[in-house]
Amino acid sequence: MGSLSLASITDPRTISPSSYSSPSLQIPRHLAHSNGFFPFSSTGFLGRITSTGPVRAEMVKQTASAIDFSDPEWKINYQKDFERRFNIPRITDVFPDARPIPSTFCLRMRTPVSEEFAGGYPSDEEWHGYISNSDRVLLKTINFASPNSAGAVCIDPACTWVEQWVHRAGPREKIYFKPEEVKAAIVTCGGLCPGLNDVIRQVVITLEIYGVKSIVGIPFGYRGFSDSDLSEMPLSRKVVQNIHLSGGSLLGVSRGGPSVSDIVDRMQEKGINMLFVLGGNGTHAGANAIHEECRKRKLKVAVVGVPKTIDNDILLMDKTFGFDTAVEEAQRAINSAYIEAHSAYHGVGIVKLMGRDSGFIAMHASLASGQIDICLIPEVPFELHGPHGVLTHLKYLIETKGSAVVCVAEGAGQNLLQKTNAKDASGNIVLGDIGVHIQQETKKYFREIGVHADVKYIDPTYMIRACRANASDGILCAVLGQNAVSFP
Ligand SMILES: Nc1ncnc2c1ncn2[C@@H]1O[C@H](COP(=O)(O)OP(=O)(O)OP(=O)(O)O)[C@@H](O)[C@H]1O
Ligand SMILES: O=P(O)(O)OC[C@H]1O[C@](O)(CO)[C@@H](O)[C@@H]1O
Ligand SMILES: [Mg+2]
Repeated sequence: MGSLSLASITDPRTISPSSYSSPSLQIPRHLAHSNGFFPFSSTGFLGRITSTGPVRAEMVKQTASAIDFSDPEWKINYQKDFERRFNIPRITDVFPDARPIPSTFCLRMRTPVSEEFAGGYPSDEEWHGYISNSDRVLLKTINFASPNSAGAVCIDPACTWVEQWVHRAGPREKIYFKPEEVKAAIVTCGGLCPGLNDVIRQVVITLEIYGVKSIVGIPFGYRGFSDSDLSEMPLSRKVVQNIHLSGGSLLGVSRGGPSVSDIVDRMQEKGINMLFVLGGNGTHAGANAIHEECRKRKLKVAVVGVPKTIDNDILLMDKTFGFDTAVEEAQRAINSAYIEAHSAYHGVGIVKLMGRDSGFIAMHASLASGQIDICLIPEVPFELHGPHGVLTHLKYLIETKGSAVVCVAEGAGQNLLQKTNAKDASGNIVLGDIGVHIQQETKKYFREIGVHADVKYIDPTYMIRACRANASDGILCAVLGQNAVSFP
């Protein structure tokens, strides 16, 4: 609720990759952190976050095609446009008369502000721990000398160096919400992801450091706003102290749920003026709509999003929380498939991993394990049959190595499966089961060519996300949770 709280209303916090269709998409995924801060921590609304390699490249191409490179000003215009897209809305945009107060957040002061702020708000002018609204983080760090340089994604044909900056997360010196007037709510939506509890915990702890006393959890996602048999859960440091030691979400999650207008009605009834949403693209589309509705109703409400996707497919971000843990867990399944395959005569191990539109989990787990012969991801089309098909290559591996292990992302090869048009409660398309399909086709293929093959299929789908965050994700979650409260 730092200064940013102001963002509240428009939720500022950050950048909204969603609305993004600019070349920023070309940014390689390795630059987000700077000075220990994760620039997109409390990112606003990631409405449409899927960003697989080919999608990103295509968007860059589209954007580039709209630029007139013969205009000597193109680079300046491009940078201005980038700055505009990443502009952080301020509470003063909606409430021009809102007056800030000195921040009640100071890491030097470990005890919460006392006496109900009777003596006024503490101002610690000697503490240089605040972030300036003008601080920026450089997104792109590689200067590709030519479009032919490996991995180069360029804006113009000459691959000109264009700096791209985003706002820096962290506590501001001035805030726009008096802690004693805040009722903060936290909600977790969509699928599970390791680290949800870590983020909840850090949001609660940071709110308390600011002096906020009224904090609640909304049970089972947005559904918790509408179901009369679900009541809000009071949260405090005491309640959340050890929740990061378990996987899942203390609050529960769900897909589907009430309309945005119903959610805002409930928020008004409950007096919630700060909402922290932890979720993926759907959740953030919802958060954006909630924010717009609050704005329309002229409610001084801060809506803050913390992006969550185990698939790690958010534009511009190096890594989303839970991804590291998922990759680590996925390796266990791969190792089992490897052992099974290598202990069998002509063994073939197949492992299916999460990854709706992107193959980051499959690819990273395959690389880390060193035990995968074939990795299939949504970004790269493939054939099962034919001379260049996966099955022909499997036969070659069986003949030359005696066994083989395949890792496939759930979203890969969907063109090979019959479409069902089925959707989940949130409207997401239910994917066909590519893992089972490959298993069946592999058995059939080897039977038909008269070669013995012992096929073992492992689907650890929920095992890689229903677990506690590892140390690296734990730290990332702590930074995200703190910045969600403290960002502008
Ligand atoms: N366009 C939208 N407008 C408002 N609410 C939405 C929208 N899309 C999804 N939601 C709501 O957001 C919540 C979560 O959406 P969804 O189930 O798609 O998960 P997600 O946030 O994308 O997470 P995951 O990464 O697990 O898919 C649901 O309650 C859903 O009703
Ligand atoms: O079965 P559920 O709970 O809907 O979640 C599965 C989906 O969630 C995701 O992890 C997206 O967050 C996808 O990879 C997967 O399709
Ligand atoms: Mg989603």
